[in-house]
Amino acid sequence: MSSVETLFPHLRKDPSDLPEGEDPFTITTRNGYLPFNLPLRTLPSAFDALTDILHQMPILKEDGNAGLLATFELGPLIDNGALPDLTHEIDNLLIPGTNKRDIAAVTAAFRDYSFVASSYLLEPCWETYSANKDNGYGLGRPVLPICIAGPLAKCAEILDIPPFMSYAASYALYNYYLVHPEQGHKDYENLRLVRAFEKGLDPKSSEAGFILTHIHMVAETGGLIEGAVNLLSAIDSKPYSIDREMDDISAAKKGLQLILDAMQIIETNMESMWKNSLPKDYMAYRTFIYGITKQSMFPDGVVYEGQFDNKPQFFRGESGANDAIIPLLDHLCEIPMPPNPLTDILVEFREYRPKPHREFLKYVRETSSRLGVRRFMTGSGDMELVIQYLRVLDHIRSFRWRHWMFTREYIIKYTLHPTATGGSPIITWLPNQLDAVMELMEKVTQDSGLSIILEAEAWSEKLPLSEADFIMARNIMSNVVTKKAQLRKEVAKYCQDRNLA
Ligand code: HEM
Repeated sequence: MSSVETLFPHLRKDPSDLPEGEDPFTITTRNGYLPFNLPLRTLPSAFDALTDILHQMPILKEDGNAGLLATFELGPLIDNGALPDLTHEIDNLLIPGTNKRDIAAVTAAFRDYSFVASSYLLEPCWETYSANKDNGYGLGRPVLPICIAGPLAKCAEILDIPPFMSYAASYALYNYYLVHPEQGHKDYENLRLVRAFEKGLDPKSSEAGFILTHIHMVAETGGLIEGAVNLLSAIDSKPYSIDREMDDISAAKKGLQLILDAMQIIETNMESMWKNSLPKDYMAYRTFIYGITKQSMFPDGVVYEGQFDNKPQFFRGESGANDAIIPLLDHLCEIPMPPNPLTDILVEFREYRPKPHREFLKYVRETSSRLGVRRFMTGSGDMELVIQYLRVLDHIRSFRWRHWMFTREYIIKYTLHPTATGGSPIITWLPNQLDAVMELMEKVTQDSGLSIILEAEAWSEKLPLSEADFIMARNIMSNVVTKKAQLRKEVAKYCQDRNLA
């Protein structure tokens, strides 16, 4: 066991150290939040009936022909018994030659069943929407048959996640393969989808681009996680991988630099969303990733036949909000979110992450709070450290700002539907968090004494920071003032246009 594992028991450095059958989302500093081994593409032959339906299902199949969802035939096929109930087969997903559960295989089964589940439940909405985009989505199917509900609920119980299509275990992070595995994830062109609803099996399609861009970003999270761990251990005066001779502040700066380097690449990859996935195409495949909670398509929830005492269930839909990049930085930087119902949704999203991600984020949240990361940064009197912290906050801001641009250009321009796929209110939820980051940035400059320094007319040698840092900090903070005003104006306008309080 390396020292990183001693300090952070939820984290491994090297995937090859992990025993077979572990949760694929066990975090390593090599693969970050991606599964530590490549996702399993196909289930054993006992699941052939399911695999066959998955191949037949997409609106555009891999062979270029129209699939079941194109002609709204999936529901009738399932209702006529094309898919046997294979719940008992989930228990047979074992590591060969042992009695140990193969959690990678269970995750692949979860992914596959969740694709069929969302297709089945939302197929009528796709039919309504494609007949006339102004009609909205109409109603989804209110009952999930036992042949889907049984195995899906069973896999979810084993994985300890909600039994509905999720960001990590279904739609994005467990839904790809590499054309040339030895070349890794760096090259976007090497990524392909395993499952898709619309045209995603064509790697040039917008659906593929939407999902693969997430994967391309998450592939860079190893350094981010390592930086976060370094930073916490530096503040705890327990550096493990950095020079022991170093004082806490220098060690903290090294940790922050790792975070900044990783975020630079992550944000560059994020920016390529605009070309990988066109705004005009988003509304189509998006139809299939809605959830049940707060959605007009499921006013009375969904009954999972034979499960949960046949009582209606409500689950949130697939959303990048269940990604762990930004929550890690939120926790590490101790960003105070306003106590309101919008922040309650942010907290609720936590349940939808894989168990290892949840445990790691909880650890970071509690450790950052115990150590007082924010106090350490602002109270150090070291302006270089303050500016590095500010730069990390500025990455959170720009990530969320670009996100607000995505939401504006891919969603708000095309629909009046009031809730996002995860069930949050489309106009107000993202701005709630974006505003909180910008508020904190202003407070940090005040509490650290940086704001007084930045009031100087120009940089001089008497100031306790370099000229480059002075200019950078000024630019960052003047941008915050501009963006804060722009955000408030835009949100107010959208609220007025849509009669929202
Ligand atoms: C076209 C691109 C995208 C659009 C239209 C979009 C849309 C949205 C929307 C509407 C939400 C609100 C939550 C909900 O679903 O209820 C959200 C949240 C979120 N998404 Fe995306 N997203 C996009 C790309 C991405 C990418 C590439 C990532 C990278 C991992 C990502 C990560 C997140 C995160 C972290 C949140 C929570 C934000 C916060 O805490 O303030 N999204 N997204």
